[in-house]
Formats: sequence, structure tokens, C-alpha cells
Amino acid sequence: MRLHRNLVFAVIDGLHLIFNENKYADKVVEQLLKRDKRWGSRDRGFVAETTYDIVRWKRLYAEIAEVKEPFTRENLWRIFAVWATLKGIKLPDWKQLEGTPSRKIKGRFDEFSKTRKYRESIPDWLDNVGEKELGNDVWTKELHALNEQADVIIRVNTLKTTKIALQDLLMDEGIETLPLKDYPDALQLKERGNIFRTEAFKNGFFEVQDASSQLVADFLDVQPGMRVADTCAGAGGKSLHLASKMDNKGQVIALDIYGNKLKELKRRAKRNGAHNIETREIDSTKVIKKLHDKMDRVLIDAPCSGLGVLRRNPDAKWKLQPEFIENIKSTQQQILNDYSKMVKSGGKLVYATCSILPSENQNQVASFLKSENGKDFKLVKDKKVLASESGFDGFYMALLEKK
Ligand SMILES: C[S@@+](CC[C@H](N)C(=O)[O-])C[C@H]1O[C@@H](n2cnc3c(N)ncnc32)[C@H](O)[C@@H]1O
Repeated sequence: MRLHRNLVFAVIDGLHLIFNENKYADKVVEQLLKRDKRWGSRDRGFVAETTYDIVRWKRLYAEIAEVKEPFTRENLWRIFAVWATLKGIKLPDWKQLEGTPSRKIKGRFDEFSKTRKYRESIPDWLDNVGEKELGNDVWTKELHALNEQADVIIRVNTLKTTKIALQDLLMDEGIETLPLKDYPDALQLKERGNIFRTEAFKNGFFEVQDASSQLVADFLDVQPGMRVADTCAGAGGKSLHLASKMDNKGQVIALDIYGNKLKELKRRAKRNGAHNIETREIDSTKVIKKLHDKMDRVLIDAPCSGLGVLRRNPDAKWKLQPEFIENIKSTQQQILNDYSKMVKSGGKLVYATCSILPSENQNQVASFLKSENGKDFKLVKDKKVLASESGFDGFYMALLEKK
């Protein structure tokens, strides 16, 4: 591989924004890719993947490069030189890369790779939390899997097309896909590409949604004609899936505390041809009270640490704080307590997170079941999805039934 100066400069600029200015990696990469219209898919791929790679391995590379935060530009170049050396890329004779100690870099890599927190690049406190909650063996495997690049998975919008028809359509646009056994609406892209530019996407024939996340709507066991509340709907990945499972019949009430996310949901619903979704911003407790004992199904796709989706959000490792995890656990318990009241007798509730920590998952459900409101519910089943076992995002989902 030959390094191109303007692409590497873009990566360095991006790393500065992510590491030193605390900007979100996905937003930074999105902006970087708009920098030069002449960049082809390979150039864009280089900028995006190199930036994500270096974010993912920040701790390891910084140790090898012997640099500390906040990183000067010179330090960012040293980190980049570590990345390129370990990838086996021949370094060009640019002044920023002069004197790169290739042999020393490889030696230090071998040395640091013996210790998990360096090898897998994770802050000490988070490494301790993971080991304490999952045990040494599971955490070691999981952490390794969460550092791999995620495949791109899409969900077929069955309101508008079928899996086979979509595969043909995408093939016509040069995109090859594979079906995934056990995930009825999922297709995996054989190669990464900008699928948002395809006509199939613009026409609402699919959404990008990880395979594990696609299990949640199935878990809720919805039927056409039901009244369903998606209480932490965000931009609606799961609301859209629910609407298509319900064949546009019945009602999906999509709730969130952020109105701007619900606006995006509405745009997506229109593109998807999902006509049975109504959005409601939770701006007072009345919004929830109005729905008490009214819903056949309630989904709580709770806010969480996001530790199950580190493959796609590697910067979360560096942005997460212990206090955030503690606070989010209280929010999860509060949400379970308040929103479960919407379920009518005989109705069902799914509590889901994209975390792999038992303290955000099965322990939360167990505490809820012991609480005053929780006494009306029984656990039907739950599913713990590990990235190391499934090959997809880490996830948790529990199905409860109201007596
Ligand atoms: C895991 S995300 C939801 C993802 C979304 N369901 C999807 O499939 O695309 C959690 C959502 O919960 C929302 N949230 C946070 N606190 C909340 C609360 N107290 N009540 C309702 N929603 C909340 C966040 O704004 C965020 O959109």
C-alpha cells in the first residue's frame, strides 16, 4: 500500500479532533469524508478505517510511540507511524515520518502484547469492571472480539420488498450480499461500500442494523393490529422493524426524551413506508401516565454503556467514565419501573441493552422483578449475546409477561 499525503493529513486532523477535542469519531469521520469530492471509495475507506483503527488501538500505539495525552501534532504523527509500521507499510520519505524506529516499534509491540490492557487497548478501570463482571476468560475473549471491525449488516424492509428481490437490486448496483442463517431479515455485505448512495436505500428498501439488534423486535413477539410502545425509540431502528413485523397494522408509539431523534425517526419512517408509527416526546410524566395499562407490547431499548457495540464505536472506550455507568444503571431501573406500567394485563415487555455487563442486564431485570411494580411480571426468557460467540454486537434482551 502507498500512503497518500492528503489522506494521511486528513487522518491526523481527525485524530486531533477525536483525542484532543473530545469529538465523536463517527461525526469526525463523516466530516473528513466530505473534504475532497475527488476521493474514490478506496481513499474514503483508507481515511475512515485508519482513523477508526488508531482510535481502537490508542493506548497500545501511544505506549509503543512513548507519547502521552494531550497529543501534539508531532505525537499524532508518531502514533500514525506505529500504525503504519505494524501494518507493514513502507514509510515514504516525508519529514513527519523521519527517524521512525521500525525495529524498536516491533519489539515494543511484542512486549506490550503480553498484557491484556495494552494488547486490547482498554483503560485500567474498564478492564477491571469487565473482568469483575464477566470473569477473566469470558472478558478476555469478548474484549478481543469487540476490537474487530464489524461487518456491515442491513435489515430488509419487508413492507417494501423481499430479501431475494433486494439482493438482486443491490447486485444490479454492484453490491453483493449474503443471507444470514437465524436472522430472517438480515443481509450481510460481502464488501464495505457506501450503501447510502444506492437507489435501494433511497427508496427505503433496507436500513443498516446489526444482526443482534434485529433479534429484539422478534423477541417482543408482535402481531399486526397490536398497540406497541417503543419507549426509548431514538431515531427508530427498532420502531421501523416493529412496524414492518406488524405489516403496518395496529400502532407503534415511539417515545423518547429527545425530540430531535424522533424527527429523524419520522424521516426514516416516511422513507420506509411505515405508516403506523406515531412519535411522542416524553416532556412530562403525563405522556407515560396516559398510556398506563394500555399497551399489548412495550419495548425498553434502554440507554446503556454501549460496551456491546465497541466494534462500531471504539471511541466509547475512551469517553466512558465509571460515574456514567453508575448513573445509567439508576436510569435503567427507573425506566423499567415507570414504563412497565404501560403494559396491560397479559401483555409483554422486552428490556434490552447493547451492553454485555450483567449489572446493566440480568441483574437489572432481577431487581425489577423483586420491586413493587415488578411483582406483577414474570420472566419468560432472556438472551445474552456476546460478540465473541455470535460474531455480531454484544446485546441483552429479556422478555417479561404481565400477569
Ligand atoms: C439504545 S438508544 C435507542 C436506540 C433505538 N431504540 C434504535 O433502535 O435505534 C436509547 C435511547 O434512550 C433514550 N433515552 C434516554 N433516557 C431516556 C428516558 N428517561 N426515557 C426515554 N428515553 C430515554 C435516548 O435518547 C436514546 O435514544
